[in-house]
Amino acid sequence: MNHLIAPSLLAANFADLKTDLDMLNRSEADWLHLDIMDGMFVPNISFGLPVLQSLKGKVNKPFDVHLMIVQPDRYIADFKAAGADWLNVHYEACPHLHRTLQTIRQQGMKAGVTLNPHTPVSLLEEIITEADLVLLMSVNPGFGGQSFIENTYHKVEQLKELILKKNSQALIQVDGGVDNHTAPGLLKAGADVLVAGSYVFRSTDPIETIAQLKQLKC
Ligand SMILES: O=C(CO)[C@@H](O)[C@H](O)COP(=O)(O)O
Ligand SMILES: [Co+2]
Repeated sequence: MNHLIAPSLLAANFADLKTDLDMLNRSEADWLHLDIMDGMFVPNISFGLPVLQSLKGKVNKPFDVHLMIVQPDRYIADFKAAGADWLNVHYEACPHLHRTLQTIRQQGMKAGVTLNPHTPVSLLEEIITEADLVLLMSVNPGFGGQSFIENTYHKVEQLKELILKKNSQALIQVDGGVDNHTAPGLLKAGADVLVAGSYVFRSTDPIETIAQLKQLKC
């Protein structure tokens, strides 16, 4: 499958959001990545359900929601109602991950599980067939614009191996510090979906930047 690009709205200009939304609609972006932070699971607060609700219908891309919150189970139905298509929960926030992923699927969304940089891929051995996507964090979650953690290439390779071994259909997504330097190696290692925040929204020509990320060959 061709890889997908998911620009992260966290890096958009919220004082002139319409310009960025128009840009996204005209671009080759595949998904819109939405970072939900609660100030508990991560040391930052971003935006929440009302923002998603108001964006639905304004952006013609599937909503890829990255929940950086404690007790995500409490909000699964709310995020479905707010327009989430893909719902990613953190492994580190889910003591009953199997149930959480099942609930997300039962609600009619695709279920993703996210790993912090310190969490080994091997911990997914018994759950990988229940996930539609695994998101590997290539920075510590909570902020955009951080430096890429090099060990992520190796984690992508390990995850690809696990997915093949278990005959899982899960997509591999990488989030944090993705740009023209890091993206080629990630694709070569087996990544399917690249999230890019600052690299897209801080560029002088975001549409062209997205197009270039799409054109990369692995
Ligand atoms: O989840 C997160 C941060 O916690 C990300 O989705 C960031 O929004 C990515 O930003 P860049 O590293 O691409 O600037
Ligand atoms: Co994210």
